[in-house]
Amino acid sequence: MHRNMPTSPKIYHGNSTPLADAELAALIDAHPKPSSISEYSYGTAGFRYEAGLLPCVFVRMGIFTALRSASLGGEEVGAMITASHNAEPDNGMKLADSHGGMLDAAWEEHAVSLANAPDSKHALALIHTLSDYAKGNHPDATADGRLPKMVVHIGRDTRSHSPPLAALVIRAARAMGATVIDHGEVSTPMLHHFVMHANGHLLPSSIPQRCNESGYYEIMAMSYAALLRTGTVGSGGKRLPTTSTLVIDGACGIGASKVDKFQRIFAKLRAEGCTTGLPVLHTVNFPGEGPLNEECGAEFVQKQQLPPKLYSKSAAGVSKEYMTSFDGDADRVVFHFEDKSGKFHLLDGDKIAVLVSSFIQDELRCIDPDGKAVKCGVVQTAYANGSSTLYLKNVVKTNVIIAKTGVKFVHAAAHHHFDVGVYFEANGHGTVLFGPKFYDFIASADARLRGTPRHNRANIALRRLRVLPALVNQSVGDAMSDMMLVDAILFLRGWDLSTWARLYSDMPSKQAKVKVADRTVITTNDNETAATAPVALQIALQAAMDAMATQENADGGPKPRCFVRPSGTEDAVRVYAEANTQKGADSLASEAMVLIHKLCGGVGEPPQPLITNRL
Ligand SMILES: CC(=O)N[C@H]1[C@@H](OP(=O)(O)O)O[C@H](CO)[C@@H](O)[C@@H]1O
Ligand SMILES: [Mg+2]
Repeated sequence: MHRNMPTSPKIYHGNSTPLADAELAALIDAHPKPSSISEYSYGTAGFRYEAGLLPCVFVRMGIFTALRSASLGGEEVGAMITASHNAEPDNGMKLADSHGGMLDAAWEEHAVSLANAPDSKHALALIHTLSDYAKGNHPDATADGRLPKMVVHIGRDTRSHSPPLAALVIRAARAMGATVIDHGEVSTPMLHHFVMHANGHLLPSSIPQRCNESGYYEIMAMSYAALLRTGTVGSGGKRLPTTSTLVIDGACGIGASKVDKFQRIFAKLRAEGCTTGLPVLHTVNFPGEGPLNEECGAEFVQKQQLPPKLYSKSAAGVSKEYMTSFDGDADRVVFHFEDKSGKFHLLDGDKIAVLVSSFIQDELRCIDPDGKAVKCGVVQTAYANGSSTLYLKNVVKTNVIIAKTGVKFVHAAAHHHFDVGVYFEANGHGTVLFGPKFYDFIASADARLRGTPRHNRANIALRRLRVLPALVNQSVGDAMSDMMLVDAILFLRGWDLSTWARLYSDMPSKQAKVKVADRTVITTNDNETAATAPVALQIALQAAMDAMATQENADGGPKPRCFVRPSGTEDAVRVYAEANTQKGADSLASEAMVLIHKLCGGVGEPPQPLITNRL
């Protein structure tokens, strides 16, 4: 099939007679819990382990997703098979609830219990409890004692072990009687989008319901083109030469194959005369051209603060003025460029949050100058650069909340606290959530502005704001959608990456990882800015931060900061440090690594001091 053609999902109907307990037990027992696993954990973003350790979880999660769908009276749910930014040998599963977002917290606990049931007997007991709950919740559908309708969407990334793992999920969900819609290779946000759109009654009415791959592209491309078209007044509809070609590093993963499909759609738009602002997309680092996520992609670029390696032949001589990197499952995006002197500049999730939130606020103010009708705000995590938080509070003048690391926390906070909630993790995962008050605001502005000249500024703002919920993935962060949003804002502002980068300067920072025997010995406070155990660790970290503050003596500037936390996706303890100089950040991070190694059961030799060599 042509590389640019969208694919159609395969539908597997559930077993007409769901498996009896004995057969279900046999299916579970055929995939026992490996002896090296004491307890599977759901982590920051689902189950994530070396692929060989996962069949046990995947069979049980096939059963679990069917039960989750049943408990919601047949609303459709999803399972994405991916280990995102992790190395190729790892895999994992992210579960999508029927609204397309993260799995409900109580059901996350049920998922963990089922994954860890010591044997099929205990697993079956849990399965019975959950099916009784589902039947009890929807008595109408179960007059014959069966579970209500169940539908499970699945998708997978490009890892070689993803198809056999997907097959296990399909088999187990069908064994429960669920219909499985297998979308094949898709990005994580696409799978979440399909689930959100499959449950049309949960979708905001302004977003057209499209639950397949071509519908996903169509919605995004049309709203992107509509947003670009509003630029004919401000910037005269011309792109800056420095942003005419956008080079996309797909991390040698699924995002490269998917974003490349926009070539076809853009060609169609051009043929229809919709040319305003459309850039040329040049995708590099396709699956198979290099190792997944290795020395390329958003995780590498953001954590190492280095440009990606370009594996593709087509990358020879490519311009590095306007570049973006996705991660392995295309739910993160960061931008970067090389300036005239060859220096590398990173525009991370914090910079995206600043760009997007200030754009939306400016547009809202064109209609509502007091800025009172809709409450806007940004959710960040402890990893947000201190300069970005100051800029958001002091210059953008928006509300800022610091939540725990992980989409489930930042998404929930954005949803809960704001009518327009922008959330971005520094690593580039983020989106903008629009609540009911935003839609009411748009409806009343629409009524008020009807009949006013099309080029009236408030009218332009209305047209811009109206397309955002369709362009911006409402279920999770989406590299493709965020890339188009950022590109459109840059176009409308008449900016390139250097203008955007100059909004504020990041505090120099350093991130690192330390291996310990058991990373759960480290616990943290609510927003993860301080360790609560081991107690001696936080005392020593504080002393190191105080000493650095005295040494740097930066009057009135942000104070050096350092925190550590166990990763929820990798077997390591993460270290973050920022200071007023790179040397200071490196030294603080190095000190924290040595402390972790000493106080928390470090594995191997004590870590060596870190030295950042900038390009
Ligand atoms: C410092 C960092 O980037 N942490 C990432 C990473 O989680 P950890 O728990 O830190 O491994 O992966 C998560 C899933 O992609 C993402 O939500 C989070 O922000
Ligand atoms: Mg990811």
